Amino acid sequence: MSQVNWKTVKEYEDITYKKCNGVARIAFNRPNVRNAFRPKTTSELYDAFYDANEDVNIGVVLLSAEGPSTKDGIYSFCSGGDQKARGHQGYVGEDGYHRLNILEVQRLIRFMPKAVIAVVPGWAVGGGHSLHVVCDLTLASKEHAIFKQTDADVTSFDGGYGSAYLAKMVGQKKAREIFFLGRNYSAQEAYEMGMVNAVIPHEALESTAYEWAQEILAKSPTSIKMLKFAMNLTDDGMVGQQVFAGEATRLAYMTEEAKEGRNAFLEKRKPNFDKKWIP
Ligand SMILES: CC(C)(COP(=O)(O)OP(=O)(O)OC[C@H]1O[C@@H](n2cnc3c(N)ncnc32)[C@H](O)[C@@H]1OP(=O)(O)O)[C@@H](O)C(=O)NCCC(=O)NCCSC(=O)c1cc(O)c2ccccc2c1O
Repeated sequence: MSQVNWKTVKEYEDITYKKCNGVARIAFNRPNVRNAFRPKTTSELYDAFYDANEDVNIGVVLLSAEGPSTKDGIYSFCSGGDQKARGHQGYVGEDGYHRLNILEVQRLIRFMPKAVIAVVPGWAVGGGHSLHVVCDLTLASKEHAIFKQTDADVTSFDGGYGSAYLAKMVGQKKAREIFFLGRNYSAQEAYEMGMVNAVIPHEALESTAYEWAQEILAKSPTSIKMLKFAMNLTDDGMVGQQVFAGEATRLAYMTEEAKEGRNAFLEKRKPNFDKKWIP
């Protein structure tokens, strides 16, 4: 295994953000509240994900969490929206606005042309559960990961990827059980349902995630991107088509035809496409 020499990219209050050899690691850092997110957390997450998205040297992002809690030693991935920051229209940040901006983070994860792996060391609950669902892959701690949906307890329901996409993943009956009953599921149970890719001994969780990332990085970037967008397409409607088709347009730009089309316009002449209608 190559040496993991994480370098901090930027200092934040609610998250940590590091990079090493093509991998970005973004981690929740509020372990004493089970890594609940407040508006500051979601703004920081968005900022870090945007940076990873723009960095051409990054191919895989790990969404992980620091911990355990210094209060009771319990590990968590994320327990969803910070209920102390919840106002009557959303989660209230320092600017006083009520937001549901975790959904913007979800969209960035979903539409970024890179693989995003949820690394779940402990509780994945509510909006934290939805975040693991929207990631491309999930690795979970054998000893400490617990998956749970409390949305119906606190009247804050994710009717998008968190539930409807989950149903595509684990089946309708199981998804309804997860949301309607709000039970705890172990990493092994989550694996058997199809919402976790691998159950990993806790000590090896982070190193395994890094190894999976390196395996992905050895593949063709265009293939990973097109495959992710192709698999997203059917569930994302016209936006899914737009994202996939945008990349098809980019590939078309690279052809001789495209260069001829552009050059002919600039040279004020008719294009000569030297047509080959390849079947
Ligand atoms: C996660 C738990 C099941 C863990 O239980 P445990 O018994 O281990 O720990 P404690 O309950 O004692 O918690 C320790 C400590 O952390 C604080 N804390 C935990 N979670 C949160 C939280 N989400 N917000 C605020 N604080 C939290 C807890 O108060 C304790 O503090 P002390 O000071 O007493 O030490 C259990 O903690 C739990 O059930 N947590 C709540 C889970 C939850 O309901 N989350 C919200 C779901 S809704 C959501 O996340 C959501 C957010 C959005 O922005 C959306 C936007 C758009 C659509 C949908 C959204 C959405 O669904």
